[in-house]
Amino acid sequence: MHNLIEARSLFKDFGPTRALRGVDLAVAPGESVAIMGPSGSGKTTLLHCLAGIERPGAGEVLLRTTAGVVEVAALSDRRRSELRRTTFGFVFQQGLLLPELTAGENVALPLLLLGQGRSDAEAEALRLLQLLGISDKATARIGELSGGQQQRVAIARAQAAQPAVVFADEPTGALDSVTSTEVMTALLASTVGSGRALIVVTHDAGVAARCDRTLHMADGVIVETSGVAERAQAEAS
Ligand SMILES: Nc1ncnc2c1ncn2[C@@H]1O[C@H](COP(=O)(O)OP(=O)(O)OP(=O)(O)O)[C@@H](O)[C@H]1O
Repeated sequence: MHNLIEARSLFKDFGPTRALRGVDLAVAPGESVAIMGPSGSGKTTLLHCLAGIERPGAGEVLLRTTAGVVEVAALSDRRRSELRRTTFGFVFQQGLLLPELTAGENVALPLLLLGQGRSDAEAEALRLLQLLGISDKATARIGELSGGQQQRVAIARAQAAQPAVVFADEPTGALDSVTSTEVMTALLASTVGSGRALIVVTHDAGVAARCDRTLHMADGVIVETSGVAERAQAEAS
């Protein structure tokens, strides 16, 4: 398998609701993929199945790791939560940052949970905040930061464990358009810029246009893929 992560024929039901009806998807290292589609079309469910948060009802999620290819859905709950700490990074619409901690402490936390020493974790957190252009806010509490600054902290935190794949669900959903562009630039630079794969669920066509490919979902399936041909055309001309 050349890809980093692949979904093969994913199905997922919630009671009588069929959220996914046979989704195939493959993402390479250093590639960014946007998932768009109307509300209820299955975007978040797909993201959750890829990230091992939900188990699909049928189908496979294959992940290439240093130890070989693993089938995410077949792993135990414990192994899946380990993957989420070590191999996947997450950015949500609201950063889900801990308000009682500073920006630096929020970014250092995943490293402390992985057993890294405090001074190393703090130094790495500061480096990541620097990369995202907000090291001057390292000692500020989350409530003292703007929405855009909070998302940069969330992006820094998502990179802390050096994940292979970063999943972002509406990462710019709460931001104005200028801040959204800046945050997307930071997100792309810190993920695909370092060889990571980025999978972004978004309603914002401007955000999707920054990704290598956009998958359009409707009623639990991918109905169209855009971006690849346009990009090839632009490169050829
Ligand atoms: N935990 C759940 N329990 C029951 N139904 C669910 C659950 N999660 C999702 N669904 C249903 O599955 C379908 C797909 O939901 P999903 O959240 O994946 O859509 P979405 O495309 O991400 O929507 P939105 O853009 O509104 O976030 C919807 O009909 C939704 O109501």
